[in-house]
Amino acid sequence: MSDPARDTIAAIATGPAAGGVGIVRLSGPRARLIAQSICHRELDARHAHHVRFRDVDDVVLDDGIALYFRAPASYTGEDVVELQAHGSPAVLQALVATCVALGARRARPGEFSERAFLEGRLDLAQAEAVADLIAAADLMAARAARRALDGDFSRRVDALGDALVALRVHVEAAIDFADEPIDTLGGEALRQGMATLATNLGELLQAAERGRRLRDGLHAVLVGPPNAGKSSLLNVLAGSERAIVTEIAGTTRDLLQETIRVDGLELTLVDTAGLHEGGDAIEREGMRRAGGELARADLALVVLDARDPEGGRRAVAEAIQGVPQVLWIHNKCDLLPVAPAPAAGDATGVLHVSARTGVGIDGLHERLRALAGARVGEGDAGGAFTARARHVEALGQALAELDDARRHLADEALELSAEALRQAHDRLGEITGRMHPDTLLGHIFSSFCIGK
Ligand SMILES: Nc1nc2c(c(=O)[nH]1)N(C=O)[C@@H](CNc1ccc(C(=O)N[C@@H](CCC(=O)O)C(=O)O)cc1)CN2
Ligand SMILES: Nc1nc2c(ncn2[C@@H]2O[C@H](COP(=O)(O)OP(=O)(O)OP(=O)(O)O)[C@@H](O)[C@H]2O)c(=O)[nH]1
Ligand SMILES: [Mg+2]
Repeated sequence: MSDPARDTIAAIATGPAAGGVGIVRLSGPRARLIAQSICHRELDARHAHHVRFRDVDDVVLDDGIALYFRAPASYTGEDVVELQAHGSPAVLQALVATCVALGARRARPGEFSERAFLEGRLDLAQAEAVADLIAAADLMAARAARRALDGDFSRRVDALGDALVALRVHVEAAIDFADEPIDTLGGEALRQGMATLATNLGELLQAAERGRRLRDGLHAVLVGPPNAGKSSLLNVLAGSERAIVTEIAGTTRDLLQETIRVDGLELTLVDTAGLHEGGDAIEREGMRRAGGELARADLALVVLDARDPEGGRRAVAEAIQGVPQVLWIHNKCDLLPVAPAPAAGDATGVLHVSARTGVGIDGLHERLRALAGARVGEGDAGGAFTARARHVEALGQALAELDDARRHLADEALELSAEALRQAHDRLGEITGRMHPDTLLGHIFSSFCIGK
């Protein structure tokens, strides 16, 4: 499968900062020869050789470990050599320059994984999962990317593809006997098969949608009436004076985003303009943006003034409809004549806090920690995998095509039904790359980091 005319690529595979060890990786038909001239010895497959790395003038750049992976038993499926040197950026760059002087080409971002895909070592969704694993913001996202990399997502897509093939074969066969009524040609079984497939496709679409949210980390939006202390809470949670806070209602107009970590889990917090009736043009635009942000939120943190929670509650009720999770927070509890039990969260699930004194903030952290963990079914119960907007879109289109196919079948328009099934199949194929326009590939791999 490997193309002997393909060029050999080289790149630093480890991070850009100095580190204990750094790796330069070569992949392609000339990888071994190039590495052997750097190491001044033959490299045996699956052996760790301790050698000196030399540049083209025989000057010693470093000593390190050389590893040769003989095709196809390597990450890319091609001949691969790793030169594991000390993690000095200067040394690693000189090593890559030496590889280039000896006939290698600098790899583009994602090109190693692209080759792994082209060699059939990974499908497209798995290759994307490699990038998602590397970019994972927290351990939850990393676990889910790991599942996608292991093929949990791809296998489900393939299973639906197989079911589609069976349906296509059935419809195509029925077309050849178009004189007969569909019911003598197993029409009922076809209807049933398409209905089952639609259910399964819908379930996978939902799982992929969860996977897409997961990849981006938990997205939480601070909402509430003006002056309740949303920006103050953002500052407390972020641990810095990110947002402007004043006693004037309507201080915040634009969206303000801050990424925080709670016990290693990443959380995006968005501060928004206070919601209320009326307001000037700027405030109204701010409220409109708040609404847009809520539409894609995983979690609404509703901030109310503890002295008058009811008024604020009404103002936000409509805006938070459709947000999957809501956390109610009564702020400024330091101004209440009788302090509520701190931190615990009362029976209705309301948290009493004070952004000013810090009362209840530990409890808020705890709740955020629990919610961030729950999004992926902490403890692995969920079996969640990461997915991308591209996958969600393709599954949605496949489902729409399948709906068309079912309608055409009901009308006994078999040719049209067959065509819709074919379209649905193509959409599924795009996910794993079994059917791919080349432009799609370029787009996907160029978003990787170099050396991957
Ligand atoms: N040093 C090093 N560590 C690494 C990688 C790497 O490329 N190099 N990886 C890069 O992503 C990840 C591990 N992924 C890998 C996947 C496959 C093969 C591989 O060579 N597979 C062959 C050979 C197996 C064998 O000989 O036992 C195969 O499966 O046929 C290597 C690494 C993480 N750690
Ligand atoms: N006493 C007390 N005052 C607070 C507390 N939190 C915020 N404040 C004060 O309340 C006022 C409004 O706070 P902000 O954080 O700007 O409120 P906001 O909800 O962002 O307001 P808008 O951006 O106008 O919607 C400021 O004067 C804060 O200092 C608190 O817990 N206790
Ligand atoms: Mg504000």
